[in-house]
Amino acid sequence: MRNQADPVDGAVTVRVPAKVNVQLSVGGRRPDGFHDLATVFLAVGLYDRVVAAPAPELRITAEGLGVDGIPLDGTNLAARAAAALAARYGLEPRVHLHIVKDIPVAGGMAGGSADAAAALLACDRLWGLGASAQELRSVGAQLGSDVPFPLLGGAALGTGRGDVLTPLEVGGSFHWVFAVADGGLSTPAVYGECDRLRREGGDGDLAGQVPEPAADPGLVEALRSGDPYALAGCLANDLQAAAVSLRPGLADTLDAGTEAGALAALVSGSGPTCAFLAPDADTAAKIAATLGPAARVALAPAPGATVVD
Ligand SMILES: C[C@](O)(CO)[C@H](O)COP(=O)(O)OP(=O)(O)OC[C@H]1O[C@@H](n2ccc(N)nc2=O)[C@H](O)[C@@H]1O
Ligand SMILES: Nc1ncnc2c1ncn2[C@@H]1O[C@H](COP(=O)(O)OP(=O)(O)OP(=O)(O)O)[C@@H](O)[C@H]1O
Repeated sequence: MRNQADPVDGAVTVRVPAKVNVQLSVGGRRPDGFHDLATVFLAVGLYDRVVAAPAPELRITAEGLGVDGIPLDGTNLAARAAAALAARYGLEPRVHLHIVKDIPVAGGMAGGSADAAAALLACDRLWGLGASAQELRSVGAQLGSDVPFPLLGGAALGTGRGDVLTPLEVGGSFHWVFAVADGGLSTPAVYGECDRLRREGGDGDLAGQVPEPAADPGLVEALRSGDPYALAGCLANDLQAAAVSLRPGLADTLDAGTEAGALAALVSGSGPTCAFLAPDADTAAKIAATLGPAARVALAPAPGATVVD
């Protein structure tokens, strides 16, 4: 535990979910260094909390899972979110943000982005700004491609850098297991490895060769139906080969979960967390037991960032 906060009158607490990309189709590298995506985000029931309380100046504290891996200065994504929202309204970010982490750090589950999203909502309420959901998402998009989605939750198609969202219908609950790896993977390094593997597999202009990414209609229908067997047949992550190339041990983890009864396995986002879709709660518990103490069970879809008591 680091610098745990004392409870403060008038504080606003926001609970915010992690995500898994059930489809992550990556286009060619753009001149600005980003890649166009067609990704389907699914919010999962692993949550961080961010408590925003009045303070003379911006201050960050944190407790919980993996907090030694996150900065407690102005570079923390939640701090940057508070500063960006304040600047938009001509304010100083006079807030103490206390982050309670349960989402794996640097695990490909958008933990930092979730904290930024939670900070936006919490500061909006603390400062009485009344910003619209669209406005918060737009400030979020300036901070990172993954920041708008945790504000929305549920499931959504992400296009552009992944920040332009279209909500999707989900017709039931899906049982997931997440195998959290020791040590994170850097998102830019994984995208870079994806480019490198593609260059190795072909020649000429990389951007010209990669097809434009598009949503898989079968996957959208599988989500709508709520059928885990249908969804399992559609899971796809273009960054998986790159994550496995950088961390070859992930292949064994993916195999172990599948042998324990998962309908399908994939790397979550840029990894290294591995995600397993189970047919039911009992099988999910069995897969988690097989994978060991670092495995987490979670239901999806989860609601987006929410103010809680
Ligand atoms: C892998 C995913 O988690 C899938 O949702 C996201 O694409 C990553 O989103 P993020 O962590 O919010 O990433 P950002 O902070 O926007 O970008 C960090 C770096 O990741 C790479 N990046 C990110 C998003 C994107 N569409 N193309 C990229 O190439 C770029 O090198 C960029 O400089
Ligand atoms: N509030 C925060 N929580 C977690 N990491 C943060 C935070 N602020 C900054 N970071 C830094 O961001 C980096 C990525 O951490 P994060 O947990 O967001 O990774 P991730 O889940 O792989 O992200 P994504 O899935 O969006 O690519 C880490 O190096 C971490 O130190």
